[in-house]
Amino acid sequence: MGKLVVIEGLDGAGKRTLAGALTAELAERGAKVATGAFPRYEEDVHAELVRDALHGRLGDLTDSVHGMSVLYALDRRGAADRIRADLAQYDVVLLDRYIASNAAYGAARLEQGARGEFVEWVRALEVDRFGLPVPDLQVLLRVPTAVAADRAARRERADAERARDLYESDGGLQRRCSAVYDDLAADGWLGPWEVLDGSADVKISPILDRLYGR
Ligand SMILES: Nc1ncnc2c1ncn2[C@@H]1O[C@H](COP(=O)(O)OP(=O)(O)OP(=O)(O)O)[C@@H](O)[C@H]1O
Ligand SMILES: Cc1cn([C@H]2C[C@H](O)[C@@H](COP(=O)(O)O)O2)c(=O)[nH]c1=O
Repeated sequence: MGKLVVIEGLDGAGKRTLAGALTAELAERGAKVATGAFPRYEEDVHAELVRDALHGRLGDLTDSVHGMSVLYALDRRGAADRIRADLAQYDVVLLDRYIASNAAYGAARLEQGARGEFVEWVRALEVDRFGLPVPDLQVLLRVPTAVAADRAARRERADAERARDLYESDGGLQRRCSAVYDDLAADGWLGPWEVLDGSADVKISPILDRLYGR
């Protein structure tokens, strides 16, 4: 049975970059790795709706924190069988964002903390009700919010397809979200977390140590 490893963090933290580096390192060591990212914008209708909503094309839908979170969760529910099949076939299934994104962003939008009602609502919906696999390791790629915002802005300038969305443009939301992530990791929400400093070159050895038990 493979290990489910998920990368979490703010918009622009460098999650996709880290996923690429980790995949290459694991492959170098002979591990079979399956990768994915949520939301699955190109694969799932709920994720497509999320994108439309985040770019202001679905009226007041984004006003509902629970409504948005249900869309993200339904996207994941549609991927659950595939994740389970990949876990049976690969050594590592590496995902860029997973259930904790829903918990952190939703709680931050509602100005709640990691121990608040919303985080538990997400766990009950996605784990108990939808039966999503629980991660073996959640990696929090931690960067100061100013660094994440700067990276997201630079990427926007470089790629016209990557205009910042509603959440990415909200500095207050990103700051609160960062605090919720810190507390989810400190509490070991849903299982073990590894917190990495993403502000400079990211050292992936702590993840390898966790996976290979050193
Ligand atoms: N450690 C790093 N140091 C400097 N720049 C970085 C680092 N990691 C990523 N970047 C740059 O920051 C930008 C955002 O990186 P990336 O796309 O990996 O972030 P992300 O967390 O996946 O973003 P999002 O969640 O918004 O999709 C990219 O331009 C990338 O090249
Ligand atoms: C998976 C997921 C994501 N979010 C938030 C986090 C981001 O601000 C946006 C879109 O994600 P992307 O990585 O920038 O494409 O959505 C969320 O609130 N809940 C989730 O489950």
